[in-house]
Amino acid sequence: MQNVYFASADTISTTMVWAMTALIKNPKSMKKAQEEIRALTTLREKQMVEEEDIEAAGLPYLNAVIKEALRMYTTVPLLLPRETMTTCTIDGFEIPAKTLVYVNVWAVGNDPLLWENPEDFMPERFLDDERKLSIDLKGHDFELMPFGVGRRGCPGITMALATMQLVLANLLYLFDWDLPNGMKKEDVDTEIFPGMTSHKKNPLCVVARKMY
Ligand code: HEM
Repeated sequence: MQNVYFASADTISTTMVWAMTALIKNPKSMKKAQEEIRALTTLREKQMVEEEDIEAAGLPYLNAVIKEALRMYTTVPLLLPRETMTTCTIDGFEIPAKTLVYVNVWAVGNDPLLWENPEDFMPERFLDDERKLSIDLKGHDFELMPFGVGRRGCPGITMALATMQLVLANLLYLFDWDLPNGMKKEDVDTEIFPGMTSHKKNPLCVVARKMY
């Protein structure tokens, strides 16, 4: 039970810190995500965004923000180790049977052969490109596997995505976000504290201004 708790709370909160970091560093994306949510007609008379609002609207831009944050910062950069059952050849490399294999999903998600300008935060890449539009994070598309693949893939994906949508939607709906003490967006670092989960090394300090 404790393992499931850590697998969920740590990964979800870390991904949300990366998403907010990316949005603070990319004010145009922040504005677009806020406009999408604030335009929801179902929110009139309401204090907060609820799951049913997200379900009705779909919020494609917010979903693209979450995908792009998971691609760029890849909360769990290495999948659980696998062991090869038989000898196999990948890209000309022979891998003997019973070898422990680690898949680096961060490297795949940031590979310039697969992604145009992978170092840029561009949620639009999931909306404008026909091929990338269909990427669903469930492990069917090998260029983006933040939740892993196959029978050992993350069992918490549905809860993770629903939680992140709801929390981020509320943060973006209810508040405008600034940097403190004249800090510039370029000064916000993206240093990683390495581990099974890639945490942001230095805390993200932002100033919230309540909108409603
Ligand atoms: C943004 C949030 C999350 C991310 C990025 C994430 C990512 C991952 C990844 C990459 C794996 C390894 C998959 C593989 O090797 O193929 C994994 C496994 C796992 N995740 Fe998640 N996860 C998240 C949220 C959650 C949540 C919310 C739960 C539970 C409620 C959860 C429970 C687990 C468990 C129990 C495993 C181990 C599965 C096994 O050993 O077969 N995760 N997760």
